[in-house]
Amino acid sequence: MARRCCRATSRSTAKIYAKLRESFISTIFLFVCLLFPFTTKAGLYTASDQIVILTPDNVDSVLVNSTAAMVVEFYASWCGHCIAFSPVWKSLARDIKEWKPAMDLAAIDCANPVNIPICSGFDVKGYPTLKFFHAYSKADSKGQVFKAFPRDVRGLRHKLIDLMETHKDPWPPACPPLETASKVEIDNFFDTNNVEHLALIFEMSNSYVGREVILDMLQYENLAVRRVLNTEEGLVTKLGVTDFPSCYLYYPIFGIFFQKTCYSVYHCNLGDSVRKMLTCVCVCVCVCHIRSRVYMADLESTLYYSLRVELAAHTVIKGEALSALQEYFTVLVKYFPGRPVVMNLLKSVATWLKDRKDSELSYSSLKDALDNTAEVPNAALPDSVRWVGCQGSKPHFRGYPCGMWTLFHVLTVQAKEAASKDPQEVIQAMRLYVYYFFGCRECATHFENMAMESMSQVGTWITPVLWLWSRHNQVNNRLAGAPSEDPRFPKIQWPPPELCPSCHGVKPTGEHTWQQEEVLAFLHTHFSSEHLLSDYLEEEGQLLSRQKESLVARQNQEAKRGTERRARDTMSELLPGQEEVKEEEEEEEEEDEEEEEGIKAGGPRQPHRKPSVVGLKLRPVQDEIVDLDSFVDHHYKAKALRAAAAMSSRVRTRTLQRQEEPRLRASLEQGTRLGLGLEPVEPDDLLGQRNMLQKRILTGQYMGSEEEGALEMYPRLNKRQWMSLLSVGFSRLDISLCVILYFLSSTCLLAMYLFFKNRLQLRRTKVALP
Ligand SMILES: Cc1cc2nc3c(=O)[nH]c(=O)nc-3n(C[C@H](O)[C@H](O)[C@H](O)COP(=O)(O)OP(=O)(O)OC[C@H]3O[C@@H](n4cnc5c(N)ncnc54)[C@H](O)[C@@H]3O)c2cc1C
Repeated sequence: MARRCCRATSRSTAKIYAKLRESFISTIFLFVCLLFPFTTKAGLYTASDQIVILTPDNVDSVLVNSTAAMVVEFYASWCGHCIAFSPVWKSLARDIKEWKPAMDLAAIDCANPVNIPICSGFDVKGYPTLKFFHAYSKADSKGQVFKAFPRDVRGLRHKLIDLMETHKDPWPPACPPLETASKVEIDNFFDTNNVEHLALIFEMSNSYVGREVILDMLQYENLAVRRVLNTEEGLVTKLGVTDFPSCYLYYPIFGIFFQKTCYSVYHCNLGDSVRKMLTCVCVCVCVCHIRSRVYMADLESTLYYSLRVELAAHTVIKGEALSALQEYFTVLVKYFPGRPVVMNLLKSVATWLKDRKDSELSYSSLKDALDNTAEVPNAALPDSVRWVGCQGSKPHFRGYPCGMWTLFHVLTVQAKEAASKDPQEVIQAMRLYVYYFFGCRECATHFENMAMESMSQVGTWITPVLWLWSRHNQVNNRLAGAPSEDPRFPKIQWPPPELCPSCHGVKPTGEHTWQQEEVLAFLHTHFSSEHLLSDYLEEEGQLLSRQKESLVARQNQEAKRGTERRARDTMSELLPGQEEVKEEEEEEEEEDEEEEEGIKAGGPRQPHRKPSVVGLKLRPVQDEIVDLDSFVDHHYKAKALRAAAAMSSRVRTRTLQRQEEPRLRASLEQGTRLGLGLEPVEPDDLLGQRNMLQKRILTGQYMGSEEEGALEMYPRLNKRQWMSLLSVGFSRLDISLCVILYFLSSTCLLAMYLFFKNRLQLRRTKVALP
């Protein structure tokens, strides 16, 4: 009895033990299953560190025959010195990320058993070991060891430059020339190089700044940077260079100049490191230089805006306003240095305007002429704006008024060159246009006052070119510091000494004076047709084909409307008493037509193409080259580069989500201001609002650069989040993976349970056997 009881107790203990063991094993298994993805170690570096992590799979493809030089850190993840050095290696990788086309950093964990053959293959005996591999290294190359390497970013950067300079001929194409340039080379630079801009860094022989800036600027394909030593007397004397290091832009037409005013407004902070400041200077002098040129794209955009948007506000034009319009077209046809396709259209409209007998002109009939409904061959106007030299740092700065000034400066210069008999012809046309049509009414009043004051002197005391120049400077003077001033383009007395040094003089009393003859000569060059740049223009063929498409669409719509109207007429004949309904429908139709015309005429819903950021061209993005420093981020970065910079890990995106909310709210407030019907909302609704904003833009309900800007601020939120927990957003993919993992672990648990149960039963059966 006692033995049976004892056996029963031991059996139940065994049962409990087996159960505990089962659940313990399955819990461990579950934990391993769940935590496995998070416990795999990647050594001291991750992919987000801008460091290539070497493995047996990629080591050959990364190091052998690479177009960029590679610097590899061989380390062991348990080694204290390696752990201490890893933050420096990461900072260096971030610091020189723009050098990637020429040089890249890599790392390999030699403590990882799978990597041991690689490390021993490269004769690595201690950790950390740094090795330099030249571009196009052979498969048997063991790399060049850094002996006693510096442990700070600056020292390492200099070491890397020294090693890069040991490249033997042929010099790798991805690496820019790092040697110093001579005067002869600079003088002939544009004959042998296909770039648009050349910046020169003047420095002492022991300085690394020039080479660092050259490598930092690698991402811009239309800008070259060369270093010139202080001992290069020819260049140093020619420019009167006194500061070393300093940056100069080479400008083939006006020689070399130093745009101090320009880079000071770009906030190139002297508090930054010299290298960063010079990089900033290089970028901004180039951008300023681009913005100080005259582009045909700006002139065409001005025509588009003036003819299709500004005039569209005048439903009927009559009397003196009509004469003003005719004058405007007359000077455009005579002096606008446009492309044949644009000139053909201007001529056809001007002739049509002249030949008309009516005393009134409706904008819709002018619009027909601008749309070329008469189908004059090879004639079209641009159908959108693209500001280049007139592009502001924000959408509401510059643009049209800048284009208007530029257009009339060009026209006065062209009239002079065409030896116009009437000196006031162009400026009178401008005065009348501004008086009757210029949208800024206060500007028109001010301009009219100026004209009344001094325009009578034009042709006797002053030439029209100089009159317009001096009045423009008067306006600049009045507007300096006004809220409408673009901080990046301060209202200065123009041209500044950097653009025309000889235009400025000093009176014996020490006061500034304009050298008017020099100014006149400068204006004639600056606004001459030969000096106009045709970059960023839409091709003539595209202009013509788009015009044709819109004409066909318009004809189809008119035909459809005609059919509908006829059908309605027939119905009303058959069903008398429908007159009221018919009238209402006709009214609606007219409203629709007007609305459509308004839109086509460039009304508020006109889908302007967003002016692209013009200036320096970025090289195509490679891997994860991210942008330079924040000071140039806003203006010069390609979207792709910004996207690469934003390519952060999912976890980072989630933690940033809270920080995004105020920005998202700002964009929605912008949407509210634009009358998009977006109300300020609670954070949870922000995403929905943002989607609504996006939907409205996609469906063409609204398309404006401001709204696009608002949308662009949130590229990451384009990815929809499905649910959120503790402010962390989870996508559908996250949830699905979780469910799959849960299902798999439960299946494993069940399988193990059944397995142990069977085993236990078998054992019990064995024990039960005699
Ligand atoms: C007729 C007219 C009257 C205006 N009146 C007013 C006003 O009363 N109040 C107001 O707030 N805004 C007024 N504006 C708008 C204002 O003058 C600027 O056009 C606007 O602020 C944009 O400035 P911006 O920086 O692009 O340079 P803008 O002054 O528009 O100049 C455009 C470009 O012309 C060149 N330039 C500058 N100065 C001269 C010069 N003296 N001679 C030749 N070229 C030059 C430069 O390359 C400059 O980038 C007026 C515009 C026009 C066309």
